[in-house]
Amino acid sequence: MVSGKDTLAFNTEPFIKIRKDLHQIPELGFQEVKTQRYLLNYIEELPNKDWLEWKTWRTGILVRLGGSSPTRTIGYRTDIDGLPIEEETALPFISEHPGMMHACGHDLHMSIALGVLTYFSGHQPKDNLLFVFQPAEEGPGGAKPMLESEEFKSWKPDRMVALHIAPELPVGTVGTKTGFLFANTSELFIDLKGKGGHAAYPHQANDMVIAASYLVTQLQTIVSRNVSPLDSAVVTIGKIAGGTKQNIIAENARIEGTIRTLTIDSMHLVKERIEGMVKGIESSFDCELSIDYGANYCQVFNSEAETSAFIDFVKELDYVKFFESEKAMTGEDFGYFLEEIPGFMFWLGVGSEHGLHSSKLNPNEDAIDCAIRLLIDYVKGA
Ligand SMILES: CC(=O)N[C@@H](CCC[C@H](N)C(=O)O)C(=O)O
Repeated sequence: MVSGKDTLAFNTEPFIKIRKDLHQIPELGFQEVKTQRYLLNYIEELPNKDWLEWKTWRTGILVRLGGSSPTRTIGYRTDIDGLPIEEETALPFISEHPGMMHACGHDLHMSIALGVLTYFSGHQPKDNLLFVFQPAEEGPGGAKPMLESEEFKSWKPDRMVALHIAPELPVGTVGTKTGFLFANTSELFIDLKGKGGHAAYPHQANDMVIAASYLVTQLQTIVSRNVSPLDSAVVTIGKIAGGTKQNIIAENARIEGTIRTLTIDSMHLVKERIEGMVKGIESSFDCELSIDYGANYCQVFNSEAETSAFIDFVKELDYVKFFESEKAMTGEDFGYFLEEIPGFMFWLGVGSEHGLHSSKLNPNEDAIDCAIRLLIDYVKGA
């Protein structure tokens, strides 16, 4: 058994305060200017600059720690963006940015990364470490362009690790699995254009509120009637907007959603069916529709050897309990890192009554200490 509490006299308290600070300044993808500045201010103050170097990439940051006798580079990725959600917690450190919130735990992900980085900036690791502060995970997707950048390629690691908070798991627990962890995803935006008019003259207009309503209903049949019952997919419409006033027939409407599938073939099937339905709505309502698939993420597929070794390692710890995870229809552009580099993502229990993307998400900050110790011990033993 390995006891992080016994073996590590490392104070993780400062990272609670850092999490609170970061929680107050959520920013959307590729707009993480204050967040990047906050992180850089911290990184610039770290000791031992002789084995520490960093560079920025757009609104992200790459920090490299040179090892004492390196044979490889271990990469650890945190996402840094927030969501367009009006926070509804009553926390004293509530978001200062109206309409934006760290409702997916990226504030915790960042503070954990800084904790591990701080430890190893004072205790030179054997292998090189790369800390990846990646923008725009929630969209439009920062992982793919970052992977393709010269900044990343010149420091490309041999292994990649990331975590994601899990509100439904208690603090002190960690879950993952080998192979498929998260789904293939595609955003979905459909714009409808018809003919507006006076509410009292419907025969002279093409009402896009009605057309959008039919389309939303039809889309629900894709999973129930087109995807094999032995496969799985999700088509969620999270937003619908249309019209201007209660007594004006709507000329425009917009539907926004997301598609999740277990395979790329099912993603193609779902998109084909959406395109068929869109054509049907155009002819039955005499209007014009356009589809934009926005950001598409590949599945998160944990490599066998690295994930199994991590699971064995976690099972030996006396301060963390391991859970075998189920597949999830969550999306994560970390999947792009794992397409090129072996590694894994794992869930970190944060015991919140409210889930991911909820305006009331309130993770238990004790999970920060647990994750920092776990990752330090993992790197030391890897
Ligand atoms: C962990 C998590 O919640 N990730 C997001 C990723 C969003 C991808 C993209 N914007 C989409 O909606 O398809 C998720 O919603 O699963």
